[in-house]
Amino acid sequence: MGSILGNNDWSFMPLSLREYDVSENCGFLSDDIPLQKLDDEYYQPWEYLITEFVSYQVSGKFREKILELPLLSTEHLKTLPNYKRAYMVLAYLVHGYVWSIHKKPEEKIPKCLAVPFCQVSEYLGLNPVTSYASLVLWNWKTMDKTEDMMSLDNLTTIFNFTGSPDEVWFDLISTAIEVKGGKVIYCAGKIIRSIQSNNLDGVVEGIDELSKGLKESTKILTRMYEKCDPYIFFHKIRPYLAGWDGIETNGLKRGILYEGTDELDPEKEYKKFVGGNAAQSSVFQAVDIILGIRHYSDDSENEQNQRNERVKPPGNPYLLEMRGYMPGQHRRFLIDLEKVCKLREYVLNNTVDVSKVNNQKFTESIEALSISNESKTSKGHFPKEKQTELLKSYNKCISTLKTFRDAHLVIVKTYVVDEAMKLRNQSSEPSKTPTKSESEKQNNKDQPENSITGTGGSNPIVFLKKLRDETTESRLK
Ligand code: HEM
Repeated sequence: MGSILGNNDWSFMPLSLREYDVSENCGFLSDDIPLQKLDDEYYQPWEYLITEFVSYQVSGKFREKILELPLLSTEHLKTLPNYKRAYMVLAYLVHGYVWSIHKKPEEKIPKCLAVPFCQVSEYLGLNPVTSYASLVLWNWKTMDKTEDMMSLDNLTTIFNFTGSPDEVWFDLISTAIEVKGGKVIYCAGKIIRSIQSNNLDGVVEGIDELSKGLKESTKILTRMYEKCDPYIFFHKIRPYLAGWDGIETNGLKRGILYEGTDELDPEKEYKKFVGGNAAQSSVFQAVDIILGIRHYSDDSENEQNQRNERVKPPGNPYLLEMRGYMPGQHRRFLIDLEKVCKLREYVLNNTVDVSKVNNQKFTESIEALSISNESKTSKGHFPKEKQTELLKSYNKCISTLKTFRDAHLVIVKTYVVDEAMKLRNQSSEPSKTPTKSESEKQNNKDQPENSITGTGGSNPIVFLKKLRDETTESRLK
């Protein structure tokens, strides 16, 4: 894919953007269009089953077909795009096997899937479970050769679990938001370079561009309602996305056994992983890092202590855990970006005449104030109107991110909480036809609203409101 924004200098990072598999055009989607098929014919048995995924799910023969697969070696996957494709194919096959429709969940993944899946996942630095990478990052193709190839209306998915347009749309909304991740990367570079050369105008331009990108992302997010029905999401799509941690109610109390991958104590062979969800997107963790927004532990006692210490973003254990579900190169990018991006400190340092930086909530403000008092006398500082411009631009960007998080909260309420509540209310009514959701109904019956869990097993509303509020609190007065 040709460069849209140009190849800027990223020498302030230890690796090149290419080595992080990140680009200024498409962010964490990278510039490589995902493979439509594994290069080597040797993998035909996997490719065949994945194209017939929905048919075998509906016919009830999916597990039977999986058990007929030969155990294939991963040594014919010569390139990164082949590894990505293999991970995707295997992730869909594994989740189709575990969560086969109209069947009880299966807690043992057979050797023919488990062995190559664990090997491929390890190569990519991922856990052997469906993740945002298989659902979104590597699961897209473009349709027509138009000017705006990567626009939402010109994208489609490669795989989906249910064959429903709702699922395609559900995935594509994230893909289109990831495309905007290109702008996030571009702005990060521009902001860091401008800070290094003390170019305040450049910093402001970078922040304003970032705000624009976030605004566009929110617009895309709210298009979820257009073609993804909450009922279909909750009852048909979401069950396939589930992992095997924090969802004991679905019967996988011990997690999953990956047959043939561990010859040790049988009890220890069971592994727990959360399912695929957009909390595994690197884009929003990158935005938090760029803006220096800190998130904290869910434990309130701990939270108080943490606020008094200097906690690096994201700080929240769940968000940190989600990094383990990102491709290794992306995780490395975030870790390295944290070390070089000093925007918040720059804003604190350069707005001393126009902001109350002694905001007690952030120890770092006080530290920055003392640094800035020194720098005032030693280096001089920008005129008040420039300081105001910087402060406004920074706060506006944080507000734009808050607006994204607000819109996302409404989505989670509509697609998860409301649907779960409807299911709970129905469970008290007598049902005529026994369906797979009967067991779900039973489990949901006694749950209060605040006990509903997200894909990752956390309480989504409480968790997401906390992140949203921490975003709001990061504005500098
Ligand atoms: C029907 C659509 C969606 C639902 C039901 C949904 C649900 C959730 C839930 C329940 C969480 C909490 C973590 C967990 O329990 O897994 C979460 C987190 C998150 N989601 Fe979504 N989500 C949806 C769409 C999206 C999209 C399209 C994006 C953007 C690409 C997104 C970005 C995020 C992010 C970044 C987090 C981490 C929290 C944060 O940084 O604010 N979500 N989502």
